[in-house]
Amino acid sequence: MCGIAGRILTAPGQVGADLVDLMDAQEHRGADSTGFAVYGPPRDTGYVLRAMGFDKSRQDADLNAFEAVLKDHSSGFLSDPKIVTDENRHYCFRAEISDPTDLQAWVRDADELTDRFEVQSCGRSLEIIKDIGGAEAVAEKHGVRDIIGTHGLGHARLATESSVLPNASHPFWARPFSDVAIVHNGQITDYFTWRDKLSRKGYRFLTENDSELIAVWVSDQMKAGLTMEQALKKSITSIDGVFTYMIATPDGIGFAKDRFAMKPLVVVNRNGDLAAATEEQAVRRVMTEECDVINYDGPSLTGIWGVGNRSLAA
Ligand SMILES: NC(=O)CC[C@H](N)C(=O)O
Repeated sequence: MCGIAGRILTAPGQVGADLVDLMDAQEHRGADSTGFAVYGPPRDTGYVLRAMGFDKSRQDADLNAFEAVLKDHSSGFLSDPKIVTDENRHYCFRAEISDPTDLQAWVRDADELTDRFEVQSCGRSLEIIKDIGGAEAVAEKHGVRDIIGTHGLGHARLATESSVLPNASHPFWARPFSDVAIVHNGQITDYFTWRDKLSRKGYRFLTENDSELIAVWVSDQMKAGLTMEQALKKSITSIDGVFTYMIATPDGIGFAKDRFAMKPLVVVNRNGDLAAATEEQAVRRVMTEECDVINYDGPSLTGIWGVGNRSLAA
């Protein structure tokens, strides 16, 4: 199962609230965990971080260690990290940081603290929020309904690979590509082969979740010069398994469906005001007026949707 969703607004607005509605409607597809990737107004400098600490009894010491790594890279918190905790052992925080001298080098060093922390997103505009529980519970805990932005992704997880851990839920950041996120419904059967190949290229995987791989795989292809659409098409013949996935960048959202067409995707696109989901009833939660629904039910399909007048074609 798993339910996925994408939402694009024609102007900045309540994209967080719409993503919560899209995921609340699909909670029955996977109540293990819920996650959101939201693209807010882009910054010219500085990044917004979303991170998780695994042991709140060590919160102060671990945050100090984290800050020290920032300092090593000539960066620092621009304001106090906003920490969210509950009865669970982990805690989450959001922080704005000044530009590290070399983002990739900073991410690599921050990942060395991986037994204590995980950076879940680091972007000029992307924020990934994910946690154990259903859409409304996660949204309320992390204030997702209040997030303003242009577009984003949502995910309700029924784990097939890896444990039901808050950090192993979707969306996944395409570490270390700063503003790229993915949600996936399905299973990648040649996961270990690809993970090994990408690890040998220097990429780091922090979970055992097969979906983490797709984000990095597509980003690596784009780094090598492919357009997003070319990379999406290539993924269909390169990656084995069943999948419908959506990948987002600051410019928009793309999707790919595998050769077996096992995993659904329905979309309403009203001149760029777009909602996509695994189930039609979810799309209709946010598209309440009369509208045509496109059912992408065939095999080997891809598509790209830009935000506003931005293009994903180049
Ligand atoms: N049910 C699914 O689609 C699961 C997606 C992915 N394989 C995971 O375990 O998170």
